Amino acid sequence: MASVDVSGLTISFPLYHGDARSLKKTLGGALNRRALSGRFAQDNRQRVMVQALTDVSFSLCPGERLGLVGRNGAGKTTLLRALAGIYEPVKGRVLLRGRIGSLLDTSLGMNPELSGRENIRLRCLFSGLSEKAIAEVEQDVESFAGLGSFMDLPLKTYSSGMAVRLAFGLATAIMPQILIMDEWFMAGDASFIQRAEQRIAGLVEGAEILIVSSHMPEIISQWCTRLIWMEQGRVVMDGPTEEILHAYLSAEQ
Ligand SMILES: Nc1ncnc2c1ncn2[C@@H]1O[C@H](COP(=O)(O)OP(=O)(O)OP(=O)(O)O)[C@@H](O)[C@H]1O
Repeated sequence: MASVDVSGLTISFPLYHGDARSLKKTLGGALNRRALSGRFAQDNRQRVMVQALTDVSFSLCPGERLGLVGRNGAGKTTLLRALAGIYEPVKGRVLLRGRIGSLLDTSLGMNPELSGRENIRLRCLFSGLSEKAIAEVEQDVESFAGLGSFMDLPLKTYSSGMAVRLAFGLATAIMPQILIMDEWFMAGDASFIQRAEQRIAGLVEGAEILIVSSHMPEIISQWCTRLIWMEQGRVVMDGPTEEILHAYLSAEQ
């Protein structure tokens, strides 16, 4: 049974700069004192650090579909990346049980020198699938992505839309138990969105847990049963979709 358990998660990034003191001065000039003391700090190596997430905690059970909302820079992408295992916590703990599928970055886990077909095979082998299952996934992704002869050309020759179609098709072909997704995977031309939505609908029913970050209220309302509203790397509110969405949109006005 899949589960997600995040406890006291804190992540910060060093802001590399030739002269940390002048960067601090610049930041000090650009931001008010409260923002500076809240989000930026200097570590013991004199590096200026940006606190991307501070003390974030929540748990998810099977059937939960969590949406993350918040203004630009609130920490949504950092949280998704920490859940996908891309970022290590500075403090706290991230524990995921179940097969994870992440739609965060089209190039994640893909080799640009290999063709679409080879990338599919590689991912399937990595996931431990049998030859029969690999052939099924290959056929499924090929028909979903509709790349024609580009399936056999290196990924580096793909347009960004083609790369999204392949990454989306592949990530949704091997049914994950926990699906982690950035909203921009739902962007694209109208026919792609329609087909992507159908595929996600099947996946969301099959996947036990969905976590999606979005600025689009319609996606949030459609897909999520629960929302976390984040600001400045912290959880502001956590609860049922309609209640949190209403509070968030009212605060935005
Ligand atoms: N690799 C990085 N290096 C330095 N700072 C980073 C890095 N990634 C994120 N940050 C900082 O962490 C904070 C949170 O960023 P994050 O991208 O998680 O926000 P977000 O809510 O996803 O924003 P958006 O809605 O604009 O995508 C921001 O202040 C950002 O500048």
